[in-house]
Amino acid sequence: MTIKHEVPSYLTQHGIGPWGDYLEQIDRVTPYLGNLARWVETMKRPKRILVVDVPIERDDGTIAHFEGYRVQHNTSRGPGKGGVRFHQDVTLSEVMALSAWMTVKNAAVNVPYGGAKGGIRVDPKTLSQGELQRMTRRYTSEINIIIGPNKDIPAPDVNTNEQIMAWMMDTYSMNQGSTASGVVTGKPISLGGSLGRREATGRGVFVVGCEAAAKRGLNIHGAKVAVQGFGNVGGIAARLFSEAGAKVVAVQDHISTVVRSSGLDVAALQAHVNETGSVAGFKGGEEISDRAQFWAVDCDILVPAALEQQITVENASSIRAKIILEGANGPTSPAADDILHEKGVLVVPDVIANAGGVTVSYFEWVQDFSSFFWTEDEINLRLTRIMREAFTAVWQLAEEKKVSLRTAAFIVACTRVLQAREMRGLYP
Ligand SMILES: NC(=O)C1=CN([C@@H]2O[C@H](COP(=O)(O)OP(=O)(O)OC[C@H]3O[C@@H](n4cnc5c(N)ncnc54)[C@H](OP(=O)(O)O)[C@@H]3O)[C@@H](O)[C@H]2O)C=CC1
Ligand SMILES: O=C(O)CCC(=O)C(=O)O
Repeated sequence: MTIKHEVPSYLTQHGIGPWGDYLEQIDRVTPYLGNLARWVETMKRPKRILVVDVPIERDDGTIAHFEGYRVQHNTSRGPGKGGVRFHQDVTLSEVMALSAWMTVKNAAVNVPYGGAKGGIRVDPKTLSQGELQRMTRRYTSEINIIIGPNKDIPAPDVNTNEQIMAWMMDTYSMNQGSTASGVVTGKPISLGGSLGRREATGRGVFVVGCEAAAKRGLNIHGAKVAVQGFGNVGGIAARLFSEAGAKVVAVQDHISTVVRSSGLDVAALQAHVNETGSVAGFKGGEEISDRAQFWAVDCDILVPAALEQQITVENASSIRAKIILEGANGPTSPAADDILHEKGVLVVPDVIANAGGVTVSYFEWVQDFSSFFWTEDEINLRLTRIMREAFTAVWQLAEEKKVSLRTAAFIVACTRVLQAREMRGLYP
């Protein structure tokens, strides 16, 4: 039996990267928070950080150790809420940042949650199904003490899905001694999942995309759309834009980039990805070898829906889109954001653009508590209404204060969080 030793990443990577981007944004909005600015230290400090060792026995009998995290950034407005990510580049710094993003996002769309996020530093593609299940269950047991339907409710994120949520719900329930369907969202429908949750994030991206296009006088029918990431968020967003008559002219995943100026057949591309695991080798478009060229593709709407830190000072100037819809969390670095602003590109920030997922997670949680389930039409109508209202409120504030949509979204959200904190009388 071999034991794998690794230097815990939080010892080497704490405090850099996306966490720094988040802090920079908080500093930018502080002047707009009036009397509440005295509470802003709250937003700069995650409330609770749990780092866990996740050992599993591999199929060949060896033992592997993975580093897992759950960070509860803020719980002033309700229980922690946010997804769990399985990825080889996950670090504590990243999960801290993503948990803070959840605090802001949940407040921006006014769902009654604080912010949280989790992750395991692992490439799940290297695990068998059995190993994946053992790792998920061990991770859930390790974070069991801080999660719960009224404490902190995980959900899917990168490389996690309904099956992972089912294992998490089952493990938590076994530890509690009773079935607790409300402990996670994004579950299979048969276990109390919600209709429309799988599509919700991509649908939200599409809804705010239509709102933004209307503001810019752009017709969705015939608009050229480029999408980075063809997973849950990017795949659904691409499908909905295509069904609305837009031309999806470029799609990139972590292996390849396919382009077609007259528009890719998104359904055929999805079938190809389902079969092969990647857009690589898709015959209905041209593969381009220089990945960086994706950013310079001729398009009206760009949807980064993969990972953070994708739009940087290196590629921001080459972007030709009029509108960017941030499907991913934190895809744009602050310096790149400034370049886009200078160029007049309308950036709909992640905390609004991709909030459809957590909105339907909220619907799922409510349905689980009441054991009464809504139709897909009811869910999509409510989702559309919340997304439009959030977009409009942020748009109006941006106009009034003459700031970007991102800054406006942070002002709306931080004000809600800090007011809740003040009313509760929590002192630093
Ligand atoms: N799922 C949800 O409900 C929500 C997700 N988000 C955010 O959306 C983003 C995507 O999440 P989700 O769709 O769930 O994740 P998935 O795991 O379903 O899909 C991720 C996609 O991104 C691609 N990708 C990964 N790395 C790169 C890279 N370096 N360059 C290009 N493409 C890459 C993957 O390609 P490949 O398959 O080749 O690895 C895959 O197509 C994340 O930032 C997530 O935090 C935000 C709100 C909710
Ligand atoms: O559905 C949820 O609870 C959270 C989804 C998520 O992780 C996100 O919005 O980034």
